[in-house]
Amino acid sequence: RKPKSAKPIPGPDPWPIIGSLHLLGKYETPFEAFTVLSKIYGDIFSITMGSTPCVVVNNFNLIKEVLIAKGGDFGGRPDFMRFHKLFGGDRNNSLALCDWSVLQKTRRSIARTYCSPRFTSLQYDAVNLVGTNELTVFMTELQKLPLNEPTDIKPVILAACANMFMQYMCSTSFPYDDTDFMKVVRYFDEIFWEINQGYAVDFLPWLLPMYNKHMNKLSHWAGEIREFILARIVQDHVNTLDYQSPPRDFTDALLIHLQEDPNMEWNHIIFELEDFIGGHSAIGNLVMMALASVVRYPEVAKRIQEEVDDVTRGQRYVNLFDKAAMPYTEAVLWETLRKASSPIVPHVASTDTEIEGFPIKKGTMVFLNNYELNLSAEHWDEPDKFKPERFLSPAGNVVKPAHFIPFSTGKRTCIGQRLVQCFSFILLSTLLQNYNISPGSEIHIKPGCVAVTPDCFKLILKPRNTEPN
Ligand code: HEM
Repeated sequence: RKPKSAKPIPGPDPWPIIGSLHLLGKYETPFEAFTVLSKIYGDIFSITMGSTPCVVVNNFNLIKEVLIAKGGDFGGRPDFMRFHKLFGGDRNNSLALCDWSVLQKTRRSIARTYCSPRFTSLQYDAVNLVGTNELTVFMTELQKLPLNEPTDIKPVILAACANMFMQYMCSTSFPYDDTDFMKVVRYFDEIFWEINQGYAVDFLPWLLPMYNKHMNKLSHWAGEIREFILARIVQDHVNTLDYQSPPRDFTDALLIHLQEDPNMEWNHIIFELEDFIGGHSAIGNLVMMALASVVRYPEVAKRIQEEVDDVTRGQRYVNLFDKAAMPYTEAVLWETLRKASSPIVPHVASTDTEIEGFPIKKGTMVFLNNYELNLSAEHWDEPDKFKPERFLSPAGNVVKPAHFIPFSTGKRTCIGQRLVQCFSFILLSTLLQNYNISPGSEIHIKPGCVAVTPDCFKLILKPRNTEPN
C-alpha cells in the first residue's frame, strides 16, 4: 500500500535538545500525557523525546496494526543504556528488551512449553503441584510475621513466587532464611521496579555522567543475580544432566538446546533463565497491587473469601483446578491488571514502514497507549471504579473484551501470562482464605505501573481461624 499521505503525522513542535519531554513532566505517568495529547492531535501523533522520533498510537485498531498486522516491521526495542546495564552490557541478551531476531524466535519457542503451559498439559499439572506445595511453606512463613499489627509481607510473597518459579523451572527452591536467596529476590524486585520507571537519561544520553552511580547499581544487582543462578542452580544441573533422557525442567531444556543448536551460546541460555526466573517479581507485585484494592474495598475481600470457602470447605488449600469455580477471584486479578494498566514495552520500527498510511521511518519508537484502552469511559463503564464484576458475564463466567490486552498481543506478546494467571490466583486466594487483611500504612499506587516500590505499604493480617489441615 502506498503511504496515504506525505504529510507529517501531527504532533507538538519539539523544543531544541529536550524535544517534547517537558510536556510529560507534569504527569505521574507519560501515558496520562499521551491521552491528553491525543485529544489535541488525534489517535496517532508524533512526539520527539530528546532527539528520538516517536509515535504514539491511541486506539485499538492502530495498536493492532502495529502489533499484529505489522508486527514484523515493529520488532525492535528502545536502545536505553539502562537496558544494556541490566543485561551484561547488551540488551539483546534479554528476551523482553532485545530487537526481534532469529535467535529471539528460537528462545521464545524453547520457552513456550514451560512458560505458557496449556490447561491440559503435563506442565500445567507441574505448575499446580509446585504452586500448591509452596503454599504450605508460604503459610508457615506468614505465621512467623507479627499478626494484628502492620507488617511487611511483600518479601514473603516475593520469596514464595521466586520458589514457585525456581522449583518449576529449575527443580530447586530455597529456605526463606537463606540470606543469599532473599538478597537475590530483593535485587530482582529492585530491577522490576526500575524497568517500570522512565528516566530523562533514556532519551538524553548526555546526562549519563550524572547517572553513573545509578547505572553501576543496576550492573551490580544484575551481576549478583547471575552469580547466584550460576552457582546455586545451573552448576548442579550441568553436573547431573543426562542428555539422553527427556529434560527434567526448563533449565535442562535450555542446556540440551545449547548442545544441539550451534547458534545458541552459553550466555544466551543463562540470560534466558535469568529473564524467566525474574518473572516472579511481576507476580509478587501484582499480588501486592491486588491486595491494595482488596483492603480498600472490603466487599471484594468478602466475595473472594466466600468463593474460596465454598470451593475448599475449609478443608484444604486452593489449587489451579479450582479456578473455574472461582470466577470472581479471577476477575479481581483482571481488574487489578486493568487498573494498573502496565505499559506495553515500546516497540521500534526496524524498517521504513507506515501506520494508517502515515510514513514511519526506521528507528521510530512507538508507544502503544493501552492506558487509554484500559481506563477510558469510551471502553468501560465507570472506569475509575474497581469493579471486578465487569469481567463476569450474567451467567457468572469470566469474559474479557477484545480491547483488553494487559499482556499485549502479536509476535512479542508476554510469554509469562499463563504463569501469572496461575500463581497470582493461588497466592491471592490462599491469603484471603486464611486472613482478614487491612491496611497497615498509607497505600500509594503509581498510575500506569504494575510495580509497587520495593519497600512498599504494610498490611495487617488477622487470622480467620479457618486454616485447612
Ligand atoms: C503482572 C504480570 C505481567 C504483565 C502485566 C506482563 C506484561 C507484558 C507486556 C505488556 C509485555 C510486552 C509485549 C509487547 O511488547 O508487545 C511483556 C513481555 C514479556 N513478558 Fe510479560 N508480563 C507479566 C509477567 C511476566 C512473567 C511472569 C514472565 C515470565 C515468566 C514474563 C515474560 C515476558 C517476556 C519474556 C516478554 C518479552 C516477549 C518478547 O519481547 O518477545 N512476563 N509482558
